Amino acid sequence: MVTKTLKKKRVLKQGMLENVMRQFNHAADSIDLNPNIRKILEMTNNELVVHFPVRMDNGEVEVFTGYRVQHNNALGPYKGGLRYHATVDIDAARALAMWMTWKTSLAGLPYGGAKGGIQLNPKKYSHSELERITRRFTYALGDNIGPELDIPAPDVNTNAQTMAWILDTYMSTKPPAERSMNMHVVTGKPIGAGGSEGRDRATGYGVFLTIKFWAEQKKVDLRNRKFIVQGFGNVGYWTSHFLEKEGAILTAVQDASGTILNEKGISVDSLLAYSDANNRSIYGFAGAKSLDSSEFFGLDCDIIVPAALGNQITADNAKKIKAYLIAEGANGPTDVEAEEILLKKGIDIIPDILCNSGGVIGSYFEWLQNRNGEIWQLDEVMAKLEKKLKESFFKVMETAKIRNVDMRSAAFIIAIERLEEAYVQRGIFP
Ligand SMILES: NC(=O)C1=CN([C@@H]2O[C@H](COP(=O)(O)OP(=O)(O)OC[C@H]3O[C@@H](n4cnc5c(N)ncnc54)[C@H](O)[C@@H]3O)[C@@H](O)[C@H]2O)C=CC1
Ligand SMILES: O=C(O)CCC(=O)C(=O)O
Repeated sequence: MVTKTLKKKRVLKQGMLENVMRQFNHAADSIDLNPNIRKILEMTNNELVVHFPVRMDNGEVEVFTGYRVQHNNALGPYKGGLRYHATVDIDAARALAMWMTWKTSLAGLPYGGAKGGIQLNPKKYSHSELERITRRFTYALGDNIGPELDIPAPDVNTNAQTMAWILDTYMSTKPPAERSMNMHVVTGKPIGAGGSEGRDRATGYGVFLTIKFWAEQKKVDLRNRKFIVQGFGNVGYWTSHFLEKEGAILTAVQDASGTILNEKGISVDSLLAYSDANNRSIYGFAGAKSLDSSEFFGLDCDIIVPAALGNQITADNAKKIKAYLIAEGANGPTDVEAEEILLKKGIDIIPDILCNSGGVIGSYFEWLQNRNGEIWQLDEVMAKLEKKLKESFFKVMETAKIRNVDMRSAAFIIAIERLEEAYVQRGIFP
């Protein structure tokens, strides 16, 4: 009963759009952003809502609602993931699309921002139902996506398989001679279907790298530091993998199925094997004890990696946090009130648009390879990713120092100023 109430409360608290707008307005005020450009950036360019029918395994038809919001393309084609989750709605897609615009701009990529998905609980559907849902969604999106227009990628509850279905369906709508030119309509594909080495781990590796750069700056040795992770999917797993390799100790994990703790350490690969064998759930893992979910963020640890949904760190639990670093693997995990509390407590936050930008940087590399007919080796991809992320990280640190602001404000300022410059140089709003 208690767990049910907590879960319901969490879903109701999702207000990511308000969060991202407040973050944007705060940064825009601080740089006195050109009011015309501000008007453009606070709106989304295009919003598509589609309702489409799919036949279920039992013969009945279900109608699904899908979204694709294209926030801004001043710097290049729209780019961003597709999420399959019960909390996906137009406001969530708007918020996540905006974060993508800031993220790609900060990373110096030739992209804009978009996001979308389908409102559903994927655990309720079979593999073949999910394939049919994805294919029908792709038809419904039609030419609103495209390799030079809007390029989706994986997000919560979507993966390389989902991207392969989208690619295959999208290609089937094109004349045979054009099909191979459309390989880069999605990124995060399986390697055999045009994906890139390293895209699977790119986001988690990026999260790890930003923690490592931060630790080097602060002269913190990551060995034997305790970290806890919310979400043990693509981002949570790979971040844990690289932190463990560096000598840090994973002591607690929370996912949609429950919360587990072992102060002596949880083996990342044993937990992955358990989760893979249990429908992607960590609940019941023998190497740790089960804990009430409300205790998670207050656990004794050095680093917290939220790598699940938005608005998870709120004014309620921020006060209890003992860690000195929060590395935002997820998009929008910390709300504005919580951030104020954390900063006052002297806790550093590596903001999402920097911390998890390794994913879209990896996607950019995949897109480039497809576009140019190239195939890069894993070490080449990882080295390029590190170089790009290092540039962003130190630019954020430098801006934070010069302007005497926190890392999120600095990251937003860099991202918004790049967009402002593009509009001004094009002569639209001098
Ligand atoms: N996959 C990618 O390349 C990127 C993902 N992100 C962000 O990282 C976050 C995680 O994404 P993925 O790892 O790709 O998704 P995923 O679907 O692979 O994993 C999601 C994880 O979150 C857990 N989760 C769901 N609801 C939860 C709840 N209420 N409490 C605790 N845990 C919960 C799930 O059980 C699962 O372990 C999202 O915010 C996503 O937008 C950001 C950049 C890129
Ligand atoms: O890889 C991409 O294109 C975008 C990934 C994504 O959705 C994100 O960074 O939030």
